[in-house]
Amino acid sequence: MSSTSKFSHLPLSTRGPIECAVSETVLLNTPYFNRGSAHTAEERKEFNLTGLLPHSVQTLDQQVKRAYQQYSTRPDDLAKNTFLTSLKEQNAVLYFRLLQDHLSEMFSIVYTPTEGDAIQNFSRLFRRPEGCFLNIDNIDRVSHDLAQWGRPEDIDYIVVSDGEEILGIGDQGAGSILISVAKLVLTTLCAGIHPNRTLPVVLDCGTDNEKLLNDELYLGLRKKRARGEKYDEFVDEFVQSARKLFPKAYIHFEDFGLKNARRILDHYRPKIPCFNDDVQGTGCVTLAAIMAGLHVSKQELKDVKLVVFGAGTAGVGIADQVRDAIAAEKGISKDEAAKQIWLIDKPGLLTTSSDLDAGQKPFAKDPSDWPSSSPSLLEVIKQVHPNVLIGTSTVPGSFTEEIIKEMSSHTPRPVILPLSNPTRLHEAVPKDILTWTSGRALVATGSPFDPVTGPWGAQNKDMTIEVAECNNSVVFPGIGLGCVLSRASLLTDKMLVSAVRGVADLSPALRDPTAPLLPGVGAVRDVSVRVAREVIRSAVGEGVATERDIPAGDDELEDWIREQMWEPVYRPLKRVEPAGASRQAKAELKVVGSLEDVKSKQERVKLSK
Ligand SMILES: NC(=O)C1=CN([C@@H]2O[C@H](COP(=O)(O)OP(=O)(O)OC[C@H]3O[C@@H](n4cnc5c(N)ncnc54)[C@H](O)[C@@H]3O)[C@@H](O)[C@H]2O)C=CC1
Ligand SMILES: CC(=O)C(=O)O
Ligand SMILES: [Mg+2]
Repeated sequence: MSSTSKFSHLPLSTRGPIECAVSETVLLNTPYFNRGSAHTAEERKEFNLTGLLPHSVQTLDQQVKRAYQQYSTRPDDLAKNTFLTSLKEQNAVLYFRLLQDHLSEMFSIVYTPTEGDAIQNFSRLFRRPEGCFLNIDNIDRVSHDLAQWGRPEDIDYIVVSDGEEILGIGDQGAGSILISVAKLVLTTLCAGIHPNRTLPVVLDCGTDNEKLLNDELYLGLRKKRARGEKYDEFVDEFVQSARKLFPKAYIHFEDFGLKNARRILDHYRPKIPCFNDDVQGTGCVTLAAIMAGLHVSKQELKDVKLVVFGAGTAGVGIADQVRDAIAAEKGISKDEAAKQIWLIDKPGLLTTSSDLDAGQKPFAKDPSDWPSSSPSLLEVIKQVHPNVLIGTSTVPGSFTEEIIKEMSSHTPRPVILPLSNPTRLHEAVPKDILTWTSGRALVATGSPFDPVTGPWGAQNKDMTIEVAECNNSVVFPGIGLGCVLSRASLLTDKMLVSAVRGVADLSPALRDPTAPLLPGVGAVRDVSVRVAREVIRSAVGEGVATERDIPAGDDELEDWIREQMWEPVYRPLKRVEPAGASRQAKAELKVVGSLEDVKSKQERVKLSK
């Protein structure tokens, strides 16, 4: 990576020397600066590290090799996850470089499904805190506690969870900090969001998880989950404080409960740059997968008949995105387009006589069109003949052989997307779906699966089908990157549509009908650049990009994006005086305390105004 740039003005510098105000053991204990055995002879003298490190100076590649050997000796996935967490606490560059070099192997270890196990075991595995723990009993401390994380220009990207609906594993209380951490790891890995300019947050509102409440080692607030006015006040105090303290930061909401996710999104969306991954990220990536599937099956979006099983946060988010796309394509109203989408939840098909949330209402069907009062998934499939079926129910095995065969008897290439995470909760596994449909189904899943081989080629020859992972991780890092780099004041519907286009254009299935519906893990950075490019273009068009000097041409814009993506390489360390950095931080934040000192030790990335 060259340290010079063709751009005279790069808002976010990710190149050149890093200013470092600490030395000796403090430096070695600061993951962002520590390079361990890779500190050069000059750095060892300059930062007083001689005597603290063994003699030999090694390269990052050698360190990656050693770390990979250590990782490989860990007996199971959770132990591997714990090893990686510990590495992250020691050396951030080495951690991200190890992940980058072994991306397809390690993606599922730092994300779903293994991260789900780490979250469930948070209070048992806990060794060192990471991220910001805010507590509903200390609302008056929210601003103070957030302020410890940096100066106004220090934070670009915040992921916040209230812990109520983590992946498909429900209420995880304070352990949900790890979903915020994991999503931020992906923003760095997939989209080069600067890891030192991110902030994971958990809003600890208590928990309704009895197992946690009865566990003496549980680390969160030991009381029932707060709801109602106090909850809203807490969320608002967080949002207002974050906006005030870090006015450039983009706020990503993750895994909020069904009753709150959409409500909170609808409230803040018109005012601040924010995003709900489960609603919008899932909607975008799933629409891209559907578009790729329809391309292969030679059908059009305007003719889609979509059944969504599990009408919660993700299910309704997907329905919204697909409905809007149908409406735009056909030039019809959203209400009209919603007639092509059927939502099913616990009681069966959602009808106007069901007890519905605001988000579900637009999709409710007339009960008089149905022979039974609450039609089941099978009955709906029999009557509707959908060509797309989505699972966001957390009910494993709910896509039975009978259901899949019924669906595939009415459509030659059914698009079937069991999206519930983690892996054990999938509505059906790809091998079964492909077997029941003789290889005709176009499948993508929420968590990763190995390729499936079966007699589905010409003359029943064995054929291996790679199944795409349809997870919001394909799209949220690029959307975030686009918003951060354009300093978007809002994330509009059109920007989301552009993000879908960015992913859909890169679908391998567009070029090869036997290929996966979505780009794979190996292409993540290219996907993020494309998505960011589309989002930035759209932000400019919508008049919400506040960054000036955004290049006009596609290629130039992509170069501009790439140059601002952080990469795990050792950049030269430049010694600066600790006192100045500390005073400046104190003056700007008016806080004292150990965390502020930690922040002042960290890299100060140049941001022009
Ligand atoms: N692949 C991806 O990118 C994403 C996957 N997900 C997964 O989707 C699943 C749902 O997540 P959320 O929507 O956030 O949760 P949620 O709790 O908001 O929604 C789940 C819905 O399924 C319904 N449900 C439960 N049992 C049912 C049954 N027997 N029949 C019909 N419906 C039933 C619930 O009533 C609820 O409305 C989780 O497993 C989550 O991990 C969520 C977001 C993104
Ligand atoms: C992928 C994701 O966001 C979820 O399962 O909740
Ligand atoms: Mg989620």
